[in-house]
Amino acid sequence: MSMQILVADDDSAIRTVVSQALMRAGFEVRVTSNIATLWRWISAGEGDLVITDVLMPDGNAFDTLPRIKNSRPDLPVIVMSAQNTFMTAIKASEKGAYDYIPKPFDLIELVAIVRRALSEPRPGAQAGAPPEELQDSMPLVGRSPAMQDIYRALARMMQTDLTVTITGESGTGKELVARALHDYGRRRKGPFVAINMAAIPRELIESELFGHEKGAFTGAQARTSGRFEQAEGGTLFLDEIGDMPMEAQTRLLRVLQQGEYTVVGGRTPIATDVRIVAATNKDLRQLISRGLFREDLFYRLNVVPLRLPPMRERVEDLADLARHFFARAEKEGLPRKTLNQGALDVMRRYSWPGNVRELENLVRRLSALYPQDEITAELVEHELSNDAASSPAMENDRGRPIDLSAAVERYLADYFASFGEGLPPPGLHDRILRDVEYPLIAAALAATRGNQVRAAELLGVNRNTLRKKIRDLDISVVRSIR
Ligand SMILES: Nc1ncnc2c1ncn2[C@@H]1O[C@H](COP(=O)(O)OP(=O)(O)OP(=O)(O)O)[C@@H](O)[C@H]1O
Repeated sequence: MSMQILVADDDSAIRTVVSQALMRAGFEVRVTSNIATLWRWISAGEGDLVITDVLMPDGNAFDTLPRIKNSRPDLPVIVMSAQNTFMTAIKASEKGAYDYIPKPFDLIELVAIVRRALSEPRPGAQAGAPPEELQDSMPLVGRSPAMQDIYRALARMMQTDLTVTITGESGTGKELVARALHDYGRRRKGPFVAINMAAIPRELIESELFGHEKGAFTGAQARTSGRFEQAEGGTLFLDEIGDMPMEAQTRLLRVLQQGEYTVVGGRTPIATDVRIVAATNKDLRQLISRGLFREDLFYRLNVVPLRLPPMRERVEDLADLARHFFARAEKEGLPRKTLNQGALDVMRRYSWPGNVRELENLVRRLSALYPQDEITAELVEHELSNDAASSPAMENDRGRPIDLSAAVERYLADYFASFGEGLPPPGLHDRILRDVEYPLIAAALAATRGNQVRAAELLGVNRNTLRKKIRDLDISVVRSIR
């Protein structure tokens, strides 16, 4: 007997293509344009699977999902929506949908999901009420296909404790995703503890992570707890995992294999209940081949790999992200700004080596430094050229800014080389100092929201000197209202 699929969508074109595709795949299909009919069928025990749109003329499918889950916990429901945001994916998962499919979708993929849903044993009703207080906040912004994939993957992982490894260039949002996994997952009531392997001296990493007994090493004057202990019952975010020393890797592997560890200098194994989320901007496979990362640990960590795409692969998200950051700046008391089309075009053509973080900083500068309400292409070009002049030389292989004079040295070597046998035009000293001074003063003003008294204090220069420099360097300043 063929399986019956119930399809609900108020768009007749969608009903037609979906039902044709399903019938071709051998399913029996019933279609409706409203929730009332869908609910009537479901409560009468009809259908083996449901595909429904979210917004319908007579209601919202999310409001009906709990009822469906109550009366028929084993009935898989696939939710389709054109509102392709993080919250839609999360809501679908929290309300117990089997899967969420952003519109427009691929029919082949839809049929594949239907087959998978029908062949899997159903675990029954999903547990856990949605976290009401988090319903309206939107931690992750962007509706590009690349981000859709991330949202769906996250929604599936929310209800699990699987170990996740997030890869992506610096500033792509790895830490934000790790937090979202925690805040919307079933450990949200527990602690979220983050530790960055690249930020701690290597010899201290093991004791930071696992704690140490009194006298475990010189200077260990008392027993201290490690991050594992602090994260008990919650999530431990291991940032820059590629920088983890070998001995710590071995201890971590044991946690993942046996669910226990020993503190440095201790003997008794301690059981632990911590979800691990790791992140890296390095290629771990390459580190493995160079003998710097344990392969067995890699496989344990990489249970669910998540790759965050760089900004340049999701330019569709620029407008949403910029609007989000401008709105945030406004909340902080800076004047309201909008980008015009030309400005957006310039941003779409830019390569964003610093990814979302670079965009966030750009928006902050644009909000703080310019009086115009509408941001134009020229302003964006001006700010980006200041960024681009320095950024390629400014990052080492960890994606962190390196020593400023080393960066200037590298910049100058390239600069001189570009004149071949000849010399650059005279006046180099002033030009270079100006190039350093401009971003320095702009950053100080942005950080103090345009408050010149505080900016002068921060820079350690006299207020009149700052005023003169702002004039000479032609920096526009707006005071924030707060
Ligand atoms: N999709 C997004 N929506 C909103 N804000 C974002 C998004 N992605 C990143 N951000 C913001 O961009 C900044 C950089 O993100 P985050 O620190 O998570 O990046 P990261 O990949 O962990 O960087 P690093 O590797 O340098 O530590 C943060 O301020 C974060 O809030």
